[in-house]
Amino acid sequence: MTAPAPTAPRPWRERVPAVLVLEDGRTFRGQAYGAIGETFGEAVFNTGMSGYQETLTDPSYHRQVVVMTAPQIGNTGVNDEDPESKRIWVAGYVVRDPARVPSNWRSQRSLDAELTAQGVVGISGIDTRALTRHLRERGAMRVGIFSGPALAEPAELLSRVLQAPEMKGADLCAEVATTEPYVVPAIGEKKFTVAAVDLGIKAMTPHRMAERGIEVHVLPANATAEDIYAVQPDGVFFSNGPGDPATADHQVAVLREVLSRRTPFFGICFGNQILGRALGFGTYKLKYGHRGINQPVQDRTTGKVEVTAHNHGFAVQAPLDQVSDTPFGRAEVSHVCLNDDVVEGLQCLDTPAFSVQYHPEAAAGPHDAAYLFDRFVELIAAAPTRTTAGS
Ligand SMILES: NC(=O)CC[C@H](N)C(=O)O
Repeated sequence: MTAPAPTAPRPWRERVPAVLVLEDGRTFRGQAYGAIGETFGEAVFNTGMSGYQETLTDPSYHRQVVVMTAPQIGNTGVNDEDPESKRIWVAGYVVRDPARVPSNWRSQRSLDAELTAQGVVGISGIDTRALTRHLRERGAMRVGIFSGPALAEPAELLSRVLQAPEMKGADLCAEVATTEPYVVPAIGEKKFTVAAVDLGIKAMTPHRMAERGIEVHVLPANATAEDIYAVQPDGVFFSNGPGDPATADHQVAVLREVLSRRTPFFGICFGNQILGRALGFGTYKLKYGHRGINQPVQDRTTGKVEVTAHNHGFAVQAPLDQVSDTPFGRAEVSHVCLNDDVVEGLQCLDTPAFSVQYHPEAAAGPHDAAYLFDRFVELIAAAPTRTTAGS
């Protein structure tokens, strides 16, 4: 047997100058990474040291330019198994030191080639630590990346960044969600049916439910209560998603109907913010958000601390140390971020509903919070409204 020929290293791409311009005028110069051209979005940083494929394909990053704090990105290349949706959603990508030659047994192509093929404009070779510190001090803000023919005088580039839309007030779910319902079958014996409203759902979320015997009916973001009850669900789920939860009036109204019918409910991230609003709490924009896979959260119902995956720029405003009276009975903050006391979960005490602001589906990220899917199953199993027969 002859050994396979070693793959020739890809020659490093030609250096094309690129510039990143923040809305407050701070500018970073580097090289084009991925597609050449221009892009605009909200500059946010992600502290995950792994999982860049999952980050890029998370629909919640729609219209955001993601700065990776880990200095080396792309080392393990790109495969067709890890994406969380059908495409890359980030509006732009900012890295310090991209891999020249990816190396991993699962790698099918380079990240640079994938970004280029999907038309995602990025920039490399900039001081991502300085940029992150700037965003941490000044807050998330609008940004533009320009390369090739898009390069122009700094004042001209800045004025174009200032014309880009802000994230506050952005209504984006319908731009990323499925337009047609589809079903993710239960793995093994089917025990329950769940209607999952897709506000920007990640593929791992219905998978985590399917693993527990749930048949998941994924519905478009504009699904009505009638659409939800047409699938005769034992439980209802609202997913993660991009944009400002203050714009999600339709989903809040639908969820109020679900809560009043006492159907078991679980929400993740955007879904947590919608539960918050349905209960009468407000939402607000965080200064720079939580994005990464090592955020410490305490489950106040057990006292346990879990290390968790986050991607949120908004949060629910609810009192931490008292039970609140809501139109759906009493509710309390069940989870809190230990870095900054931000509300990370809500638990209704008189209605079968709960939610978390972070990502128990853990794609990417630690699996500490997987128990939340088990809690959902327990809530469904205990509900008198259950429609699916079985165990
Ligand atoms: N991942 C999410 O669902 C994010 C929710 C919302 N868009 C936020 O930024 O807070």
